[in-house]
Amino acid sequence: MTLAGTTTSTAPSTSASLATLDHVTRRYGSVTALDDVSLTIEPGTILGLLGPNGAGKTTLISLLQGLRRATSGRVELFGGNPADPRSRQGLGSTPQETALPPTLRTSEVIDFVGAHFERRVPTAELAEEFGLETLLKRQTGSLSGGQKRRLSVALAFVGNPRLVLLDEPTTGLDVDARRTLWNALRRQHERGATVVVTSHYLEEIEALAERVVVMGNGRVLADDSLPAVLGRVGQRLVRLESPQIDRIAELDGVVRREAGEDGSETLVVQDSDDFITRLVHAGLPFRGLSVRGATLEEAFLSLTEPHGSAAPDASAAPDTNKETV
Ligand SMILES: Nc1ncnc2c1ncn2[C@@H]1O[C@H](COP(=O)(O)OP(=O)(O)OP(=O)(O)O)[C@@H](O)[C@H]1O
Repeated sequence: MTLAGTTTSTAPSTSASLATLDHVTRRYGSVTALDDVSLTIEPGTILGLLGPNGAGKTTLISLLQGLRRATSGRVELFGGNPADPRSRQGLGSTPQETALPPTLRTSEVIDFVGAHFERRVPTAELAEEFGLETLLKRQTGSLSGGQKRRLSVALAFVGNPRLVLLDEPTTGLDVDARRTLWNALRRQHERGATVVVTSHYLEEIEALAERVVVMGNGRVLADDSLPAVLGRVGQRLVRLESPQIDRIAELDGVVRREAGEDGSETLVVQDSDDFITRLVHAGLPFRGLSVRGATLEEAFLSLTEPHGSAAPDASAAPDTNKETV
């Protein structure tokens, strides 16, 4: 079966990369959604686009889809302009769930979308790949949210695309449904598919991506291999109070120090277990110690600010993901 990885299109291709953003800025009125973003998408990889709400991920995807234009800079898809339908022949992306015609059967929707492509994947093969076999005769209006999502993602692959863009493909899915979809995407990748997948969740990107682009405030904060990115976001925030905070902040493993408004201090450390062991062995007094993971935004914003000016204020930190020691 060759769901992906083959060239279907008549799209012009002048470069080895499948898509490029070159110093792209996109504004919506006074909001800068993308700020001088440069990115190249090479064939055969799963690229995870990770970032918090409002980071600019959807805007970036919509530029590649030709749905929006850059305010400045250049966007290229298969060597052409994404706004040109010929360039988009080799592109697969998921429709909005609400775009699934509720009275059509699953098989009819797959046939309808597939009919737009020169070398489409047979319906039965696509259904098998994405676990849709038992749903083929059901009207899409009767499918559960997770089943619709699986169908939407499957539709992105129906045309044997050279590049697939998936914007938050598993949001709202339960754990099982999420893993089923991840497995299907991994199989696609093994067959050579190139996929760009956006997510809020590091876990999802960790499960799928080889290359990770972290976005924040419209900028690319990191663009690296998965292990390199995981190393950078693995920071922990240790919050405590101590009359000897200066000495504690000098212990090995402290990346940064931030004063909270309530008199506590937050120390950003790479490995909280090691740090706390050192703290205890040093015999320095402390109280009110708590540890939480840095959010991705905190970890990356702080890393891009050499003096820690973008450091998180621990007193305003959410209680989620918090361990009190
Ligand atoms: N049509 C629009 N009009 C005005 N502002 C917009 C529009 N679309 C996006 N924005 C703004 O651009 C910024 C980037 O939005 P975008 O949807 O690209 O981010 P995102 O990373 O996909 O966020 P999310 O994870 O919440 O989907 C946000 O500040 C958003 O409010």
